[in-house]
Amino acid sequence: MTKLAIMGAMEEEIEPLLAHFENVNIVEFANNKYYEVNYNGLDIVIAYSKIGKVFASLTAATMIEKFACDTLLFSGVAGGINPELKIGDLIIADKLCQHDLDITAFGHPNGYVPGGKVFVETTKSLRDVAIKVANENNLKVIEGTIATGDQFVHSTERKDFIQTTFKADALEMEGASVAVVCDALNVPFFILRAISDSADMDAGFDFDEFLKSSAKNSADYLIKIVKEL
Ligand SMILES: Nc1ncnc2c(CN3C[C@H](CSc4cnccn4)[C@@H](O)C3)c[nH]c12
Repeated sequence: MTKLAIMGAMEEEIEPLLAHFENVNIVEFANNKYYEVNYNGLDIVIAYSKIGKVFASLTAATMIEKFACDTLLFSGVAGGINPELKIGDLIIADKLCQHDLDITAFGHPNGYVPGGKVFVETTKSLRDVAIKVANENNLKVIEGTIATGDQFVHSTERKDFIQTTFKADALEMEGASVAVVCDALNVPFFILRAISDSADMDAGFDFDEFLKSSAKNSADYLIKIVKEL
């Protein structure tokens, strides 16, 4: 029987998800709250990690190791890099990388450390369900590369580095951590983001203005996918 983890990084990213559920049981653990619900016979645990790769790794590992979730879905917002991605648009990660992981001083490529890999691929069967749901609901969604780093990107210089180095389509601060944890623990996972800004000098303003609506775009699509699982 599947037990689903649904994760975000910010409260604003999971609030539109929690709105769909009743009879929520709250479990406090490791300075965080985990919301347990049952939805259409599916046991689900929902949490927001707090911002950044370390918190996201802790929450993903906790949902798998302590709550015994066997599938993990992430919903949230991202900065757009691919010019095709407008604010509010949806992107499904086919692979993720860490743009701020850098031991190039030792001749390694950006995003690589020994024993790791630059890109971690998401689970194709989950992406296939998502694409089917998008087609059935006439939703425009792209599949692409998402770059993760512990910084809010708000300059074309950093954005261009990430695009040039990783050919990334979008960027955020948690996805690649979730990917490394799920890949290591052999748990199918899916990363969905809606664009809130363009990671340029206007990113801070756009983010504040579009966080809520973009988080809802992502959450509404994710709920449709959950119904197909
Ligand atoms: N341009 C960008 N760069 C890096 N990441 C992002 C994201 C995705 N999320 C949103 C949030 C920004 S930091 C934060 C801190 N305090 C308040 C709000 N956001 C962090 O969880 C990563 C959207 N746009 C991004």
